[in-house]
Amino acid sequence: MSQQVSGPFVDARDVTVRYGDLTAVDKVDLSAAEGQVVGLIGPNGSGKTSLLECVEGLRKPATGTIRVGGFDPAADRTRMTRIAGVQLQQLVYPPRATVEEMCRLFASFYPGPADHRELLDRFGLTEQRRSQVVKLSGGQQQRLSLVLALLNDPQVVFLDELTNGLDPAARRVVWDELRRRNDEGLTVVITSHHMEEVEYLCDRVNVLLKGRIVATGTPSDLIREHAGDTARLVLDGSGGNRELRDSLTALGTGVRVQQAGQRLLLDVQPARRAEVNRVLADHGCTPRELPPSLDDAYLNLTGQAAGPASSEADNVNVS
Ligand SMILES: Nc1ncnc2c1ncn2[C@@H]1O[C@H](COP(=O)(O)OP(=O)(O)OP(=O)(O)O)[C@@H](O)[C@H]1O
Repeated sequence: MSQQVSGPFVDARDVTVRYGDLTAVDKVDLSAAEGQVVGLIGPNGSGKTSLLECVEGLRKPATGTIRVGGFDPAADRTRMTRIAGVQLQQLVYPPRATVEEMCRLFASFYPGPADHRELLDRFGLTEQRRSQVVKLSGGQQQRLSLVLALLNDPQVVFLDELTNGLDPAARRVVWDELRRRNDEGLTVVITSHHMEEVEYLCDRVNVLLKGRIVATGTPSDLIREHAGDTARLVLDGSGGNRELRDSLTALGTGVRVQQAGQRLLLDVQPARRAEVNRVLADHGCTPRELPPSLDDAYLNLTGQAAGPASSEADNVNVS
């Protein structure tokens, strides 16, 4: 049951959230057109959850106007519950409740709920349907929170740290399911610390830093404008080549050499690229060049390490 809305489906303007003296969100705009996937990224404590809670109608902002599907989500809770699915960062379940019981409970809140068995199946939880929720693994609980967020067959979903704790296969299942629903018109607003997830899923991304939006655009826009021109090279199987490592390290400024197990990872400034190429050629090495990523843009915009998504740079020793 889709509803015609003029302007963005999610439209938050000039939102401020204060906790005592702390301004957690400072005059922020956030919007999502119908059928768009919009991401909110930023370091811990940058205000993502506080902003999202306002947009969900769960927290009253100090300033700002918010419309979801054309109405104020805090003022009309009944309508909001019908059109919006909310996945909360932390959900406390009754101690002995089973997966099936939680689904039935949530389904009872809605006039025309989706088939929870089908949702459990899509998210790989059919075998767990009689298990107590508290006995599920963290990743299984996370998947259940997605099932519950989708039980009302929503027009828009707000997903806070969408795939936190999911293994790579489960993450793919969640991505595919969201993409499929988005193709059918679902509007999605997510927060995530996984840059490759944001890059893969989002049409538009907002970068929040200390309660302010510091950049907004498509993932490609952000990468083009903020990823910088440092080349990132990977030398597979060269981690133990001490001579090569020493030659590269000796190049000094503008060349960062890190060892990650059997790999060497190089960050090379444009001015030093020719010399690096020469050293690599002398050693008969062909590097793999990583394309600039949203991770790079995020790091440059926030001056912080991103979450655990920066896979090539895991477990490194810096020379
Ligand atoms: N209920 C609260 N009372 C007081 N301060 C709060 C409250 N909730 C959040 N804060 C503070 O507001 C700021 C923003 O927090 P918020 O949870 O919105 O950030 P976040 O970007 O979602 O962080 P994370 O990535 O860690 O989830 C932080 O400094 C936090 O300590």
